Amino acid sequence: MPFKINSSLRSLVEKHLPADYSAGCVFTPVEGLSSESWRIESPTHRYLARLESAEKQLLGIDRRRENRLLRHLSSTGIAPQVLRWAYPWLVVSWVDGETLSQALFFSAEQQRQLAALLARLHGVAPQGEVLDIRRRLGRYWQAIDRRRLTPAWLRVHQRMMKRSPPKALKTAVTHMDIHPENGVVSPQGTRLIDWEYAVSADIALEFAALFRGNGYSPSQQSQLLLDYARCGGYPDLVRLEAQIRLWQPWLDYLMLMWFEVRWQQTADARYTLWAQPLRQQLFSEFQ
Ligand SMILES: Nc1ncnc2c1ncn2[C@@H]1O[C@H](COP(=O)(O)OP(=O)(O)O)[C@@H](O)[C@H]1O
Ligand SMILES: Cc1ncc(C[n+]2csc(CCOP(=O)(O)O)c2C)c(N)n1
Repeated sequence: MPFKINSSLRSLVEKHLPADYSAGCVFTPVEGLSSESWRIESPTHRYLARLESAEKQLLGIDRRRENRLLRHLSSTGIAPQVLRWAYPWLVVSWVDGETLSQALFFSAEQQRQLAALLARLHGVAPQGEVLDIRRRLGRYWQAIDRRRLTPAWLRVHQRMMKRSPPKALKTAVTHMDIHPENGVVSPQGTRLIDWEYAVSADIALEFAALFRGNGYSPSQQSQLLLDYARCGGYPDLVRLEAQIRLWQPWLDYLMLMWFEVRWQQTADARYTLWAQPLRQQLFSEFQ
């Protein structure tokens, strides 16, 4: 059965990528049922078209921001190139290669490459608005299912919203969603894809997310930070590690809220399962 291609995507390619269009393009959805991302293949090129949707906006995703950040990074070679941003579609280059497996991601070689990549990324000056984590949490709060709220949760939320987030150690462009499937081994080295949560933010928040999201052991954390500093990343590891710890509750709460919003959007029980340990931990810290 042929897939139903959004007609706005077809006309975008016809208008803005006419050579590819007339050579004949194949459109394939890359992301299951919702078909929010499409691979476009012409005889000579491959692209990925990413849709801006209300659901994505609620999560803090903004294709206009993604477009600006990717263009800002275009000379670094660590991210896909933007071909076209025409609301609601962002068309980027397809990165050829295999995505990383969990085992490969944690290999010494890939961790060294990731350290070097992060040192390069965090050397890029911030672009656009700096992440306002309380504003993002406030938006997630508006989107969660009211019936799931408890007095303990309300207490945690109010205290978090009254606190000031850590003062940034160093603000730079951050990816904010690094995990094995977002790393592609290309002939030119490992690259990161899926920049939809990328934002100018404190570099320590990036590490808090990377370590927590991927279950880094303390020694894996130290090794990555050591390599990062050696490659020209932030040199004061004592300060950096302390700053990562300061971000921990914010990151945990952000993850909890994101899981809740995703659960609300999808009714997929895995999200509540993943949220449970975070909830327990945060709620006991705020007793
Ligand atoms: N620029 C890219 N180059 C190559 N593959 C990509 C690129 N972007 C995404 N992919 C692949 O397409 C899949 C879907 O991507 P994406 O639209 O970001 O969905 P999701 O956010 O659900 O992972 C990814 O898992 C990845 O394997
Ligand atoms: C600044 C910022 N705002 C929102 C998000 C979205 N987000 C929060 S948790 C999560 C999944 C992590 O789970 P796991 O790593 O366990 O898959 C995602 C995608 C983000 N990454 N950064």
